[in-house]
Amino acid sequence: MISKDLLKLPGADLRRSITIGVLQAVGALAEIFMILLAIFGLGQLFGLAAPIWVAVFVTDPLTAIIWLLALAAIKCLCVMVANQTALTLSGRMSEALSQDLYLSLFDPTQAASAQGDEGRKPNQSLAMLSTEGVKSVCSYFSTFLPALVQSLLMIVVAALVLLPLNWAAGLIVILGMLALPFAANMTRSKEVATQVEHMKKYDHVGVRFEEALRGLNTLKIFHADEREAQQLSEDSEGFRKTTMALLAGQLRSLIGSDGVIYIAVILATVATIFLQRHNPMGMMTAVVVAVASVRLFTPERQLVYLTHAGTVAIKQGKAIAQARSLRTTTSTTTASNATEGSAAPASAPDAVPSPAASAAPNAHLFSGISAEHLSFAYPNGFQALSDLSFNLPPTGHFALVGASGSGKSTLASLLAGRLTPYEGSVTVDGAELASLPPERFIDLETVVTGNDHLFTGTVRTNLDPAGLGYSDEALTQVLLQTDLLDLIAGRGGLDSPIEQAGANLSGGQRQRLSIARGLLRHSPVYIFDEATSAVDREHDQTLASLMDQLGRQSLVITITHRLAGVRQADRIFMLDSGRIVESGNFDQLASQGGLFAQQWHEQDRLENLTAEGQQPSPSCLSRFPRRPPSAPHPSQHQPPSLPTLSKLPAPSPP
Ligand SMILES: Nc1ncnc2c1ncn2[C@@H]1O[C@H](COP(=O)(O)OP(=O)(O)OP(=O)(O)O)[C@@H](O)[C@H]1O
Repeated sequence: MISKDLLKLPGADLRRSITIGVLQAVGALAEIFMILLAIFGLGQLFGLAAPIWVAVFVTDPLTAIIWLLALAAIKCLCVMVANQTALTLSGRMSEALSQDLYLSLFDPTQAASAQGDEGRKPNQSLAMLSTEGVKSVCSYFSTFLPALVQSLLMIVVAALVLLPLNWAAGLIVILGMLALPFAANMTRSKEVATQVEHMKKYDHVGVRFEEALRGLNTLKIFHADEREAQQLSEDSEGFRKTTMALLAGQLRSLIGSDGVIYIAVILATVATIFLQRHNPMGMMTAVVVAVASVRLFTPERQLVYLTHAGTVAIKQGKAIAQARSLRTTTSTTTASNATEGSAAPASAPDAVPSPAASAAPNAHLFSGISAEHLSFAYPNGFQALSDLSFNLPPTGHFALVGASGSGKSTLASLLAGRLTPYEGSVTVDGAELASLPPERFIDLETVVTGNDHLFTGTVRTNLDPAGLGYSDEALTQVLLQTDLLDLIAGRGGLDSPIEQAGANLSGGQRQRLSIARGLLRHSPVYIFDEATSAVDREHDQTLASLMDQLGRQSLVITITHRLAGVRQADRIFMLDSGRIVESGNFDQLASQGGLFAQQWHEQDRLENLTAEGQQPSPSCLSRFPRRPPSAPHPSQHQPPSLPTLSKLPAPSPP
């Protein structure tokens, strides 16, 4: 029941768990003394004798009341300190574990590894662990282990309290306490198997439900929703059955342990009555034995109840430990590959930034990003990037543009350390990208995408999800920069609610809030991957100049389809089929007559049409028609005229 793997997890603090258990045991001891004093004190009122070591505390009613109050105060104090310690322990552990799992989620090698249990994608397994898993591991340390410690200490308490009252009763209760785990665990192996089955089904149903919900539109379009609903209801029925089996198992354990408790309490009471039948204190002692024994068994009974949760916690804790070790191994391997292998040359251990730099990334120290003959192919062999060379200085606004599928997001993901292995070399702040640990990317880069998650909570909790405690002034500043201040002020300010996934905001407002959140990080690099795709034109302009401004102190890389948004960018890279085909500032590219110029003129024309109230749909304005892969590069021949809306063929009927 004590797992070494769990003890090594970040935030795990066995000492605190033991402290909680000890405090609870001291509280229980105080409570049992209260029972003793109350019963014998009451007996004395009716002229019944009390043992000499109890009688001194209940010489008169006032003394008895004072002692009872003192014991109640000790009990309350113990409970309060134990609760506070448990809260601190689970808070710290939850933060440390979540952060650690976040690094695993971020780890490209792990995300690309084989499928998890039950066909789950590795990231889905990690996401489950970071919610359910973290919760249950935290309660293992803050509830289960303390209950275990308290149960063990209660044997000592039983010896201290009951043996002096009646040796036989004390012995029976202690034997009962030792026998209880065996009675509760009689069907243990079967129940562990049920537990494991239950967890698998739980994960499976959860993931399937989530997938179905995300893909509901697609399921409907393909008339697959009914079949999926059928499958979900079958899976849910299976889950319900294992849940019932699990509850039945828990009930069996509790019945087994209750049986032992009843037998022990009855035997102890009867033994006291029998052995002290000639003693004037006999009856009162028997009452005390009965009541105190029930209290002595309480922690152990609670432990039986918690055993199931403890089993789950151990399994999930082991999975978390495994995810961590996988990350440690892969990042070490990647780093050594990058140092030794040809795929990622140029990296030497001393090229990795110093810990001081990691702890306090500073735009002035940051030396930029550069790539030499960088190529990347996805695991299925698709060559998404080919032979890219560029040099991005520590500050400036750079834009990646190009048709859909040209490789912009792939390049952004690669620069954010999410895609490996690559060929050629790419250095971030002087160190080969493949050798950088995930933590370093988090320090250096802020990646904001168009569909970043917003949490159920408030504006403040969304801007500061890690609870770093930014000042109201800092939060207000970023809301102002993203043109959200009036809106948020009108809704009640920083503590106004944000519904699930930002449902009470428009798409553009959600994106602006995500950008505001990113701005708070003050990182040396910002990557905005279609971060403003749903933002209206008016705000798009504000954000474009915000990014230009941000580029004066950081390295800003924006990926966008809307070329008007990068007019002031220091350099624009035009990608086509994974290659940089044009680069320069806006005016240079627009006057070059190449692919960029073509797309700019087309967009400009469509935007003007819309501005004049003519037909083309707004969605069309932000998307380029994609050049067929077989078509030659536009720089090699006269630019073909791109199809306008009126020239596009009408969609054929299904
Ligand atoms: N996981 C993957 N496995 C295989 N191929 C992929 C994968 N992800 C993307 N691709 C392919 O890589 C190419 C580049 O994709 P990428 O997402 O980088 O394009 P993009 O320029 O960002 O497109 P968009 O503007 O539509 O977002 C595309 O042809 C895409 O189909």
